[in-house]
Amino acid sequence: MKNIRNFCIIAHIDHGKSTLADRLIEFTNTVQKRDMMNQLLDDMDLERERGITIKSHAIQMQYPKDGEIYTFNLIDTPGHVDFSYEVSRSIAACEGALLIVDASQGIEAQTISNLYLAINHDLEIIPVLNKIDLPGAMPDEVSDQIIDLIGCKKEDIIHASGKEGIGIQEILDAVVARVPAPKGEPNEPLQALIFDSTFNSYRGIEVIFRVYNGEIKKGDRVKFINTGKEYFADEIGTLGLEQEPKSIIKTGDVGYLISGIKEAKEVKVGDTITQVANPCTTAIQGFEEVKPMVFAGIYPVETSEFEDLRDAMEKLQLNDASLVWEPETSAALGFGFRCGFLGMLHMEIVQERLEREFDMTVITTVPSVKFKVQTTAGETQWVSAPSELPEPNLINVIEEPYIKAQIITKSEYTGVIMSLCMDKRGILINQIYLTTDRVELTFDMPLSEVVFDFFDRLKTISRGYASLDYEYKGYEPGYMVKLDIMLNGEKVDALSAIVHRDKAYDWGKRLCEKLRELLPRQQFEIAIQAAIGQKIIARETVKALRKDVLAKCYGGDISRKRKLLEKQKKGKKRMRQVGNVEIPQEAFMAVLKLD
Ligand SMILES: Nc1nc2c(ncn2[C@@H]2O[C@H](COP(=O)(O)OP(=O)(O)OP(=O)(O)O)[C@@H](O)[C@H]2O)c(=O)[nH]1
Repeated sequence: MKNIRNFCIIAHIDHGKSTLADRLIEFTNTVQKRDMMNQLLDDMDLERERGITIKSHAIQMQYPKDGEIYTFNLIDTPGHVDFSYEVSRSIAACEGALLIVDASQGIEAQTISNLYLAINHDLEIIPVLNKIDLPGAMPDEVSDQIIDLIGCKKEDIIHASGKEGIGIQEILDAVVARVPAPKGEPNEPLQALIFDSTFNSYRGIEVIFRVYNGEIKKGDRVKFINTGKEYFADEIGTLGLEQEPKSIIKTGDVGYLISGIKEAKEVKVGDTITQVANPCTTAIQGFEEVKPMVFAGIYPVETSEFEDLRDAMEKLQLNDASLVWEPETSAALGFGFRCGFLGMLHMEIVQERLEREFDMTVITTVPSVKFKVQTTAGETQWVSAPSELPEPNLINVIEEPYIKAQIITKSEYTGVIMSLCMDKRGILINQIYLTTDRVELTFDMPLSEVVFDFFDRLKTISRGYASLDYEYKGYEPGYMVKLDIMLNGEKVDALSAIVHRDKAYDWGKRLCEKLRELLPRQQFEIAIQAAIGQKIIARETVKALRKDVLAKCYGGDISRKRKLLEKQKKGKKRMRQVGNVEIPQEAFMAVLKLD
């Protein structure tokens, strides 16, 4: 145990975690040079393409130092705020953390939020100033920021470049010297923390864990304390680049478990594994059920593909336990699913995976948060789709989820960011200058406002110099109303949204304008109306097409006619017929792009 080092890498998105992890793996010869490819730990195509780590992964390395062989378990963590619960569990499996800060960017919101998580778990922090090869690197300035933040000495900060391979040995030596060996009692009953799980279509779910006390042996009958489920440890092992089966995983070490678990739902990150024969008395602290925060409907473009979509969703859920869904029907879109996501990025990822991995063409409806509605009958209802909202006369109070948002930016953007946040009904709680030109702003904000085009606008107005992190705060009353959209007098439920009363008029007007741009002209005039209850608050018209497309063909040339029809058919993809009006996918997401 004294030669084990469990550590993770925490950093703001894009500060170079994955690249640096690659270098550590390469340096310790964990992978043969020829097998080395960039961003080794990001093994999903989508991860590689988007350049972001979606799921945490762990890898074991051996590092010889002063005549001893050290076992390093490196736990890679996702950088995006949607996945922060996973970061917190990964951190709980470690004794140390490399804090990576991009020398050209400085400290960002997630550097700080992840750092606080690490400090709360008493992790030894090794600060690393990364990307020092960049011409725009500001080593002195950023070092000062790090010193201010964690109170380390200047010489404790390692200068590195994942790209150029600078500082790699220094980092590995620092892990040996500064990260404490794990503690734990080998003779106590098994107590292991699940901090990740992955899905393998042949072998089922693989659980990744860290042993706190006791040991786990192949063939053991084990129990997951929070779910209460029992399994046989059919296979256990350590994680090199490939799995390496072992007969025993001892105290302090990290490993994987395969036991015929079929669905991701059965495995909860944060759960504790123990032995059935000799169970531990308590579960490891900090377990939480992850709750979806953003909800939207997902519908097949072709109504006949509903069952295929269900298949695809089921498969997707096998390896994404945080995705929840249930069947839903919409008057406009027919049969589909109401899905819950951790956040907007998670929603985008799910949509993209459905399209790429399962070849589905889907329509996603306006996202919504979950409202808590107190009815006049004294009941509490949870509402995550506008169609579920009771009639206004039956509502006593609507409460909406709030977040505490932390934004770090250059001081010159303070003004524009404040007005954006206030426009989003944010309340400024705190403003701290981290250095003379970097400021941290804290707001209380309704989550529903963050769902609608907040990130994009924040990025644009700050020219990319603002980073955001948030945590969930609780529910507060809000004057919400249901805004309906009608096309030629027919309500399109998939376009409805629950919005704040003060914003409903402006929202309705802009949405009608946007829809006028997005709806293709058809043979007849289309009236677009926004309404709150019976009251129409905005109206736009899409004029009728003057000519039939085929009129261009003068009746003669059949092949040309066919071509035109073909072209028209292609254009129809991702269109849904509602009543007699065709609606393109963009229209369902128009609310997200109301500038
Ligand atoms: N110049 C320079 N570029 C680097 C260095 N390290 C990483 N990069 C680049 O920075 C970008 C982000 O690097 P990643 O390693 O994907 O960052 P990450 O922190 O893992 O990102 P997430 O997994 O999305 O959180 C990539 O374009 C890298 O090529 C470095 O040391 N120097």
